[in-house]
Amino acid sequence: MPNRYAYLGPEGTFTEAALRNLRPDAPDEARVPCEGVAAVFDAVRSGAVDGGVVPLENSVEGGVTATIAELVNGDPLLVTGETAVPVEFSLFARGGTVLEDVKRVATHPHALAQCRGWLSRNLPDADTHTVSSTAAAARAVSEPGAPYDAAICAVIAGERYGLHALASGIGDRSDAATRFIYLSRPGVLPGPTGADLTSLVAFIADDHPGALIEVLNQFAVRGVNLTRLESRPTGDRLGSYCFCIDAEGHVAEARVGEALMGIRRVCRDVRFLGSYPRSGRTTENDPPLRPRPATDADFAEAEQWLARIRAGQVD
Ligand SMILES: O=C(O)C(=O)Cc1ccccc1
Repeated sequence: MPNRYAYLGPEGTFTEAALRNLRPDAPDEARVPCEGVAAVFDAVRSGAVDGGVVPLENSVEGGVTATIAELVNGDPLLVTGETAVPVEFSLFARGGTVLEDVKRVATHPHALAQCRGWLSRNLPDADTHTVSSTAAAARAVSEPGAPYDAAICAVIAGERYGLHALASGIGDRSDAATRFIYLSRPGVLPGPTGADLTSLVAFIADDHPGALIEVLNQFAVRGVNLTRLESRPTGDRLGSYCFCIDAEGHVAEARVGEALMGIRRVCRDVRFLGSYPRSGRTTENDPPLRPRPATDADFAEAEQWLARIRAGQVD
């Protein structure tokens, strides 16, 4: 049977665009839309599909909570790929609706957060509602007796559900991008390509001064560059955190492997999430960053910055 891939659906989500990037040759029937991020994880875990794609983080809004919660606490899966997709938001409604008629707007929480400026200027009195995806919002608007007047979604979703555009390019940042990850069941890791990322979750052993520095030092002393660091509550109790880390390199490389061993020694637990090719990077056009010593100018700039924030200024 040909491979099948789950994604955050329904048809027309940004996640579907990400899956098309990651598996360009997959036929239409290979793409399996799921309602919600957790359902994508479950479809991969159960073996109903061969892999799945979910949003991980956005350049404006940060981490996608549902995805990170599954990666941190759910039954383990491996991240075996990633892709970044530019996200452009439009406002779509049923034919005949004009902007003044729009009182209830639905979309995904990340889309809502990125269109707040436009909404407050153009629809200050509209109620906003969050649903499982931008395309789920568009589909809901298209249904008879729809509970919403308009959806914030991709053009492809608006068109897919027979809506018409009331406005386009309504995101507060025109250059917003979202990073999506490809999930596989534990098994074989993708081989090193020379431009890879390694993702993990570090659970600090006990709350003590320098606990995070001990973790970060494992990378620093081995010259491994970090590309993402996010603290998340473990869920155990208030004040209990773990750290989600992306580092340049592949676990098959000595310095990355040794950094992971070091972290394993200083942490209560480490969850290895995977090593996978980095989106849009090649060894030729973007060699991995090497640590550089701070210059006198760096020290002077930092001193001036400290003086400014001590004086209550913000950059
Ligand atoms: O709802 C979608 O279309 C998604 O794929 C999730 C999402 C929502 C907003 C920005 C990026 C991804």
